[in-house]
Amino acid sequence: MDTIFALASARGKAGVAVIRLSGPASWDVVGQLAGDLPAPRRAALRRLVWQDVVLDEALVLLFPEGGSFTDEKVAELHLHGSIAVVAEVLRVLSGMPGCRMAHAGEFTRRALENGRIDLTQVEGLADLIDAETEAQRRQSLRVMSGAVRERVEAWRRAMIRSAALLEATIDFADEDVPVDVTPEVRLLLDGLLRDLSAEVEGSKVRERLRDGFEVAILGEPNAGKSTLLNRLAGREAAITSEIAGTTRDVIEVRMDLSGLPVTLLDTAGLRETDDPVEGIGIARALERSRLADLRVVLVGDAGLPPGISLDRDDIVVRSKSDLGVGDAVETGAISGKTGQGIDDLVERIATVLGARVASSGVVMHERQRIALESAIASLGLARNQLDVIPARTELIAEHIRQAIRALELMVGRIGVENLLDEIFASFCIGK
Ligand SMILES: Nc1nc2c(c(=O)[nH]1)N(C=O)[C@@H](CNc1ccc(C(=O)N[C@@H](CCC(=O)O)C(=O)O)cc1)CN2
Ligand SMILES: Nc1nc2c(ncn2[C@@H]2O[C@H](COP(=O)(O)OP(=O)(O)OP(=O)(O)O)[C@@H](O)[C@H]2O)c(=O)[nH]1
Ligand SMILES: [Mg+2]
Repeated sequence: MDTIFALASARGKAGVAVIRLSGPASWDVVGQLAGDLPAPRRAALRRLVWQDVVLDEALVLLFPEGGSFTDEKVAELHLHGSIAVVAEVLRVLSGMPGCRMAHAGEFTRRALENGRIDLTQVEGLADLIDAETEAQRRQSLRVMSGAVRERVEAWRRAMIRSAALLEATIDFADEDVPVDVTPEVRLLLDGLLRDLSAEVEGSKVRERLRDGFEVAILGEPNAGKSTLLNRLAGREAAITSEIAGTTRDVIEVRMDLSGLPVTLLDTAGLRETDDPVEGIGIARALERSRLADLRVVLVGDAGLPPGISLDRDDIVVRSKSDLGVGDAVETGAISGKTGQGIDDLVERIATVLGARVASSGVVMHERQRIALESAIASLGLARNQLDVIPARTELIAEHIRQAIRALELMVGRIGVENLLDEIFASFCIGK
């Protein structure tokens, strides 16, 4: 087994840089630079010297085999975060026998192959590293810590029990087993179908936590859509002007909205038009807002813009509240110009979207959801067969085994190799 090493912290100038080594030679190699090694899990300051040249004054930290992130012997060098120090230490390590630079995701791959984490945790870890908002951090941390793994393990146990109950009756078919196992199997399958379906249902929304929710701003020309977008984005992302029909293309701004990842869409003002270019813009506005997760519809005195019929979750707000219409400020009215009502609007958007994510579910990956759907399909077939008389026990058990295989694929117990390259391609080196 090669000993691998890589810069674990971000590239470039920094306070501290961490180089991590994993594999059988990792401690020896560090010993050659540091001289006397500290006790495992005890950071110690050492002068790193190679061929009589001091490389750096660094902290050395060792993890024993069986008690590290990868499960292998691990050594870490916490160096001064200098580009030159890191480059020189990496160069020296490359010359050490049995040592080579790690590939992207290779530390995590070893953790997976050594059974410290499963495939869902690998995906959770990748999501955690990619997390930019609070909701993403929370959700991916749960997955990384094994929330999906634990659930899948419980489901798998229930499936194995169902299959085992049925198989017992197959084995003893000619002995006329006195107990009828179908009631218990029926109960187990119904519970599983309910739980797995609930998980799939919630996962579609949670997948949005990864790519972001799309929120489209709609309204008539000059309603103040682009001004609102700029206000929410905190920068002049879109051109605004008093000319009706300024915005033509859909303008996308990605932002952190109360902890949720949101892509705001500014769109062309909706109206009847003879201008073909404006017409294309309006068609795009309608198309993108149809696919969006949520619509914020700006209205003026004239009411709803043409071509819009309201949906349950639409957020309708009067714009340009600073201009006043005589009476006191309407609740929910906003002004992109003065900022009035903007915090409330953000709150409303976050509440609507947050409510969709809030469920006890954990799955947030398309790959995991597809595995669950496949397990549900197999369980459904098993469940239907259970009501057929005479019961075709072997067929039912086979459907259940199929569902078990789907779960095993999901957590990477089987069929993992072809998936790994794809998954680790998105990892950084050193992770
Ligand atoms: N310096 C440093 N910080 C880091 C990491 C790292 O590799 N190095 N991690 C890398 O991702 C994360 C922590 N992940 C880790 C996971 C397990 C073990 C570990 O040694 N586990 C042992 C002992 C647990 C214990 O102390 O009780 C074990 O589980 O047996 C270490 C780090 C985040 N911070
Ligand atoms: N007083 C006031 N003026 C506003 C407000 N929001 C926008 N405006 C003005 O209204 C005009 C139109 O604003 P835009 O944000 O470009 O409107 P839009 O909805 O994007 O318009 P189109 O892109 O043409 O569809 C500009 O002159 C803005 O300065 C507001 O809240 N209060
Ligand atoms: Mg505009």
